[in-house]
Amino acid sequence: MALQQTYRTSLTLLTDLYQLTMAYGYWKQGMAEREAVFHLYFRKHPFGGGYTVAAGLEQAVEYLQALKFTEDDLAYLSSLKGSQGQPLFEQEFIDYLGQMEFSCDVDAIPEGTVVFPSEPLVRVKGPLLQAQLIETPLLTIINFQTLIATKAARIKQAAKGDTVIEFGMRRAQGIDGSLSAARAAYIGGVDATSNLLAGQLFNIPVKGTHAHSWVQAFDTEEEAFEAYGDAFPKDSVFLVDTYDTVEGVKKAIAVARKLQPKGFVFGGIRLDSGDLTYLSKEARKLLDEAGFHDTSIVASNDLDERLITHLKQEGAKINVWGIGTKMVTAYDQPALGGVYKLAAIKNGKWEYKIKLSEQLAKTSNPGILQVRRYYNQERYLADMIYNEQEQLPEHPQIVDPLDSTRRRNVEEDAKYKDLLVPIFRQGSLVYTLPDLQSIKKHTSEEIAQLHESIRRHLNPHSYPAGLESSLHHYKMDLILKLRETAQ
Ligand SMILES: Nc1ncnc2c1ncn2[C@@H]1O[C@H](COP(=O)(O)OP(=O)(O)OP(=O)(O)O)[C@@H](O)[C@H]1O
Ligand SMILES: O=P(O)(O)OC[C@H]1O[C@H](OP(=O)(O)OP(=O)(O)O)[C@H](O)[C@@H]1O
Ligand SMILES: O=C(O)c1cccnc1
Repeated sequence: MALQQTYRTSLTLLTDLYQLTMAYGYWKQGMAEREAVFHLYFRKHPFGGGYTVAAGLEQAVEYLQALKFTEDDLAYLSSLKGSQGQPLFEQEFIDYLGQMEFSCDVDAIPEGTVVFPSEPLVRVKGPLLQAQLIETPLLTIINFQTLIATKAARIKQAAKGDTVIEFGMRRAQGIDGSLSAARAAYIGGVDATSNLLAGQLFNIPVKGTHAHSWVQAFDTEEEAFEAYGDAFPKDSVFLVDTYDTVEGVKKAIAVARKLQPKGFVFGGIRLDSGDLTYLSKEARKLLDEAGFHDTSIVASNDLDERLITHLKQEGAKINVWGIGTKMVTAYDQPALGGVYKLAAIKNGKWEYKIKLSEQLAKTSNPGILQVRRYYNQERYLADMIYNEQEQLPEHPQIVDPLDSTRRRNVEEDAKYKDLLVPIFRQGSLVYTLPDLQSIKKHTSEEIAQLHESIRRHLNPHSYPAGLESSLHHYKMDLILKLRETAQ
């Protein structure tokens, strides 16, 4: 199918078949419109880190705003057959879907906010059929962008204020992989992308150098540099490693000198192979000796936060980092593993639900949950997940989800804010989506609120985030009850 068709069609069927078979079942049982609550959350920080950056809400909002079964969608669903060749869904159900209007309440943590395991990033409350149907697309969107925003934040942190450019499109997981990654990487802290469509769609600054093929297309490196310098006298970065890096730097300098009288500004050189520490030091020496103190040294070649940290420790003279594969594919952890779990259903009154697991850490949390973040003037102190429906004690206690004997009293004078904010009310958007620049700024302000022991990459401390103690007790009682009845 043509790309345009794939990407411009309705995305309502961008969900798993089982969401539709459950929807049909609920409809047949008369349960389709029973009110339910689901939470989207993850269980473990990616990359062994101490924090995660929420991202993807804007695309989730766009998806939900457009949630409507088109004539084509309905025709496709009508065409689906069961194993005996019988229609999978009856026509009356297809008609029901045809007139369905999204009517859920959605609350979410704004993009760029630092988040912790078990905290609902998104809370959906509404008709069971609808709230269930949107599980998979919400996870697709939020899991990936949150993962990449977190990776990018780590890379930007390792670069310690240097410019970072995202170069990953060619190695990304497909077309949307490249676009979503460019957006999320920008939220995480990257300064620019080489991906023009991402630049156009999301208003991200675009930047780039040139490829080896440019140099190969000329008889000599000098000719290649001169031609590029002619075309871009104010914005040239020469890739110097096509044949011999140190010789390449010398030739780049010679060309820059030659072009200088014509107003040429020597923007930079790029290193893309070899020992980047040694070569950047050599290059810096040569550039400085020639008086090009402001000329940047760009490096690329399978870099990530670990290599950047290592190269900096070695004293590499690199001040711009081009990062592709390892960032946009989240190479060392290619999925976040966020989940979407039913937490409450209305049967006259609210009934709270959990999904049991052998591991306590994997058992979901019951209730209609909110996240309260406590902070003082210096930093974030602790997060507390609590049931919004229940009265909070005057002095709430936070229970460590992995060790319930560890409890934390909230400081008397700590300020607090609730992280989940209203996004949709009865299907109508009530949230003003911030622009991407504001989200990016929010990310860096958020990370700055974390103690450095939580920010560090090697064996970070755990930020205190847990359940409010009465919610913890309720959960434990529910687990015991369910274990008894399951026997
Ligand atoms: N000083 C360094 N210390 C550790 N790793 C480095 C250093 N300099 C470069 N690297 C990394 O080592 C890896 C191998 O780089 P190298 O250029 O030697 O091989 P390559 O990428 O296979 O070469 P080419 O790009 O020419 O095919 C890359 O990930 C690069 O970023
Ligand atoms: O290494 P990454 O972090 O993935 O960054 C992107 C890579 O893409 C380019 O290489 P490629 O070999 O595709 O083309 P080139 O000829 O321009 O080097 C570029 O030179 C980088 O090395
Ligand atoms: O502009 C660049 O230097 C660039 C763009 C994409 C991939 N690698 C490098």
